[in-house]
Amino acid sequence: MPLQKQQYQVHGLTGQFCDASRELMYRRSIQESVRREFSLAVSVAACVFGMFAISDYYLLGLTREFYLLLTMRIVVVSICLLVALVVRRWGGNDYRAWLHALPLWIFATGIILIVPLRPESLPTQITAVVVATMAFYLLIPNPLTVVTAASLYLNIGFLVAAVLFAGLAPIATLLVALLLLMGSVVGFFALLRLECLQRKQYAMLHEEREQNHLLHKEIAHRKSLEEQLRVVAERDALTSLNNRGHFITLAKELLQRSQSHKEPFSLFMIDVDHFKRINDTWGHSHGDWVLTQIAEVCAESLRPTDVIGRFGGEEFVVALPDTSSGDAQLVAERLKKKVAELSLTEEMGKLRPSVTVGVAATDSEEADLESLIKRADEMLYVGKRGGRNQVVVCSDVVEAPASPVGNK
Ligand SMILES: Nc1nc2c(ncn2[C@@H]2O[C@H](COP(=O)(O)OP(=O)(O)OP(=O)(O)O)[C@@H](O)[C@H]2O)c(=O)[nH]1
Repeated sequence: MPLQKQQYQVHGLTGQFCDASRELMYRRSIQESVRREFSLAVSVAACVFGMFAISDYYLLGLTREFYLLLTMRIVVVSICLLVALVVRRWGGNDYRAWLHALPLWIFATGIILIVPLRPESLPTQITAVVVATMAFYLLIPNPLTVVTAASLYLNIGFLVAAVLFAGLAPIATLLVALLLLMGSVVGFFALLRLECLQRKQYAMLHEEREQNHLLHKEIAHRKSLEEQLRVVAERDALTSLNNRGHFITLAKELLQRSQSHKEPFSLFMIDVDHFKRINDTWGHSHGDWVLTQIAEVCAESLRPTDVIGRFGGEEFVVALPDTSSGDAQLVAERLKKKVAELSLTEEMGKLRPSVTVGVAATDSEEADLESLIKRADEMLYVGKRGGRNQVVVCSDVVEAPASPVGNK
């Protein structure tokens, strides 16, 4: 049997969870309603028990037996009302089984004591015992084991008192015993069924909650997987910049927005100078590290609205919306300067990294991203041929031919 099912298994005779800790949890969960129901039921039962003093008076008059019965009823009613009050007001968080069971034993004793004081009214008292047994089982909340013990005490005690003080004949005793037994059996199975049903309902509720919890965890896990997938699909693994594909998607959107707002748009192609030498001198892993440092410096030199990506190898690309060629040149110069100031490890102390930047700027509504990339790339190679470590700008003023501006 699966562990969860075992925990929620209900005992066939006690109507309680076989697992003691589960039973305790269940009792705690119903504690507040049990306290309320218990004090109401005990108060009502005490009042009904007290009201029978009227019938005592009609049957006995103001005799010694009447006063004894009245005293007994006052004691029973007072103790039960006190217990009801204590449980209601100061029941606290701990379930005190003995306190909850106390009224059952007191009622049972009171009912048994009526027999020697009012032996003539035995038939009425038999009915009272059956009704009290039912009330024990079904009205005053207590565990089935406690109720069964108190009912047995009431039924056996009543039967003994009836034989001793009311002179019940053997055959009549047998008939009364059968009647009382019937009442107890019906009460027992009714409460057993109720206890089992309530616990099954509790188990189902808990299972549902656990399933919901698992479902939420699964959803969160899937969301995190989706996020990881998205990062893998959009980011470059080494530098964490946008990868080429994602950069192109974002840059196209920016270019379209600039064109629809009639704003200028610029694009950088950045290439690390003599990167092969870095790899050859310090090894590929140092080369990787230098690349990540340069990527970080480039990203930090830009505005939040600009988009940067790794185009491939040691080449980066930047889209700058709402940026004219003049502004783009200033940004590229600043970026180039920051790369040159990059502080590397002691081991690589001699290395002065530099970048060459090709810039293409446009304010044309016709320009497309591919042609801008191509032009920036051409400017980059102009810069490379011109000695590297420089910014070369190409602005697309329609009538003028592209006039690269070398800038060391
Ligand atoms: N460590 C490292 N090296 C890379 C990576 N991608 C490309 N490279 C290396 O970068 C070097 C690029 O060399 P070249 O294209 O000759 O360019 P360069 O040496 O930078 O010279 P110029 O661009 O002309 O200044 C090659 O040796 C590539 O192997 C990378 O992710 N990590």
